Amino acid sequence: MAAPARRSVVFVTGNAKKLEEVVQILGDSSPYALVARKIDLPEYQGEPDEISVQKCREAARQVRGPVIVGVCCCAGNALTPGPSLCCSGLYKLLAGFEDKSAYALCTFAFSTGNPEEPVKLFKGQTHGLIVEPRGPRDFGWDPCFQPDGYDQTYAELPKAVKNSISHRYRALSELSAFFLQSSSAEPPAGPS
Ligand SMILES: O=c1[nH]c(=O)c2ncn([C@@H]3O[C@H](COP(=O)(O)OP(=O)(O)OP(=O)(O)O)[C@@H](O)[C@H]3O)c2[nH]1
Ligand SMILES: [Mg+2]
Repeated sequence: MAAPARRSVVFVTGNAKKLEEVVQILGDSSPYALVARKIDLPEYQGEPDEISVQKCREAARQVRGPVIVGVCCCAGNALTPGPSLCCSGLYKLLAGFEDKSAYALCTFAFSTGNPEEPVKLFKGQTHGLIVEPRGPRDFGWDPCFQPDGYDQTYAELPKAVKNSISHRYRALSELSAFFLQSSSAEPPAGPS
């Protein structure tokens, strides 16, 4: 007998690199089939949780069905009280500080598509150091972030290694656990 069709959820992103990693990390293991939709959502300002909720609500409004969005940042501990969104200039920003410790944070936000229902957040964090950029420069701050326990930056590490320790991997593990749990309960409606 054929396996039942998996339910689908739309992953909204304008970032091809992000999508590539999400597909690699989730593989076929998720009970939900991921359907990518390239929409350039507004770059909201604020704390990561706030940004994630706003971005997810806007994505759900446009897609009119179940959606996930991702928000990531890398922040130097010396530069914060709270987490600050950053860019590849982080190394220069931290030049005047002795404390080069940092963290990469990823938040995935899920909406059923029903604006009445709360957006759910799933977070992953990886700790490391901000170093002088090393490795391929094709993904944001990957060349400056060296995860704790490794002597290579995210950019230098083989993809499979980054994807087994990254902030994104950790957040997706939380999301997958939720999907697994909810797939055995009431299914959300598919995208219209
Ligand atoms: O070196 C990196 N390693 C990563 O693992 C990573 N994840 C995100 N980013 C970068 O952080 C900024 C805000 O990201 P962001 O969450 O707003 O995404 P985005 O605007 O690129 O796409 P999206 O909002 O359409 O999904 C963007 O410049 C992303 O390129 C990363 N850089
Ligand atoms: Mg964005």
